[in-house]
Amino acid sequence: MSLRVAVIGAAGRMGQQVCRAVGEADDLELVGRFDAGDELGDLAGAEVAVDFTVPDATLGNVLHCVAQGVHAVVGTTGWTDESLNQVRAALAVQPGVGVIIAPNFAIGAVLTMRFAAQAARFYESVEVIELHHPDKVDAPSGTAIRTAQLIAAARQEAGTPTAPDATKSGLDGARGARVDGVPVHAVRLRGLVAHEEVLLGAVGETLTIRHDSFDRSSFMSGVLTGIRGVAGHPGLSVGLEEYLDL
Ligand SMILES: NC(=O)C1=CN([C@@H]2O[C@H](COP(=O)(O)OP(=O)(O)OC[C@H]3O[C@@H](n4cnc5c(N)ncnc54)[C@H](OP(=O)(O)O)[C@@H]3O)[C@@H](O)[C@H]2O)C=CC1
Ligand SMILES: O=C(O)C1=N[C@H](C(=O)O)C[C@H](O)C1
Repeated sequence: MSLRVAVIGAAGRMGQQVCRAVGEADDLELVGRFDAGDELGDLAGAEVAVDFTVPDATLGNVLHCVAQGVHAVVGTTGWTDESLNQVRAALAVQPGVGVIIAPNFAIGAVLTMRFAAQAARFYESVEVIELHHPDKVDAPSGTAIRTAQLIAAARQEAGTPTAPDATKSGLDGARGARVDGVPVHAVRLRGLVAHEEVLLGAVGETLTIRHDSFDRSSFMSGVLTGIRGVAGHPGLSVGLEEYLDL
C-alpha cells in the first residue's frame, strides 16, 4: 500500500519537483497539491505533507498539519527558535506525529555543515559565503544560517577565540551579516541554483569546503528520505542528519 502524500507550495520551483518525484516513486501516492489561497482542510487525506512555501506561511501550515495528525516534511526557510518551539508545543499534544524541518535536503549540503562544524575549532578564521539564484526571497539562506550556528557552537564548545578582524571603518554590509558571530555573505546571481562555501583560515593555510546544487533534483533524494522516514521519527527533527547514520 502506498504512502499518501500532499505537497504545499506545489506550483513553486521546489513544489513542482517534489510532485514529480513523489509521482514517480512506486511506494508513494500524490493525493493533494496546495498553493497560496487554498484551504488545507484534511490535506486531501494525506498521511505526510511536504511544505516548500515561504517563510511567512510555513509555521501556520505545519501547525495545521500537526493539528490534523498529518506528518510534515518541511524545507521552507525562516525558522527561529521561537517558531520551532511552537511546533514542539503542538507536537506535545499530538504524540506519534513527526515533523522534520531541514534547511537543506541535498546530501552534500548536509555533509558540508557537518564537515564545517568538525573543522571550525582548528582554524583562527571562518566565514560562510552562500550563492543563490536571484529569485530567492530570503538572505542569508537557511543553510548558511544553520552552518554558521553549527560552526559557532563547535567553536564555543572548544573554547576557540573570536576570529581576528582589524576592520575599523568601511561601508555597511561589507563584512557580511553576523550569525552567532560568524560572518555570512550572500551572493545573488542569475545562472546559480544553490551553493555554499565555508572558508577556514590558519597561519599559512586555508581550507575551503564547497557544495554546489546545480539542479533542484539534488534535493529530491533527501526529501524522499524525509517522507519515508517521518512517521518513524515522532516529535520534531531539525536537519536531515537526524535521519542519516552520520
Ligand atoms: N530545504 C531545502 O532543501 C530547500 C529549501 N528551499 C526553500 O523552500 C522554500 C521554497 O522555495 P522555492 O520553491 O524556490 O520558492 P517558490 O517561490 O518557487 O515557491 C513557493 C511556493 O509556495 C507558494 N505559497 C506561498 N504562500 C503559500 C501558502 N500560504 N500556502 C501554500 N503555498 C504558498 C507560492 O505561491 P505564489 O507564488 O502564488 O505566492 C509558490 O508557489 C524557500 O524557503 C526556499 O529557501 C528551497 C530549495 C531547497
Ligand atoms: O531558496 C533556495 O533556492 C534554497 N533555499 C534553501 C536555503 O535557504 O538554505 C536551501 C538551498 O540553499 C536552496
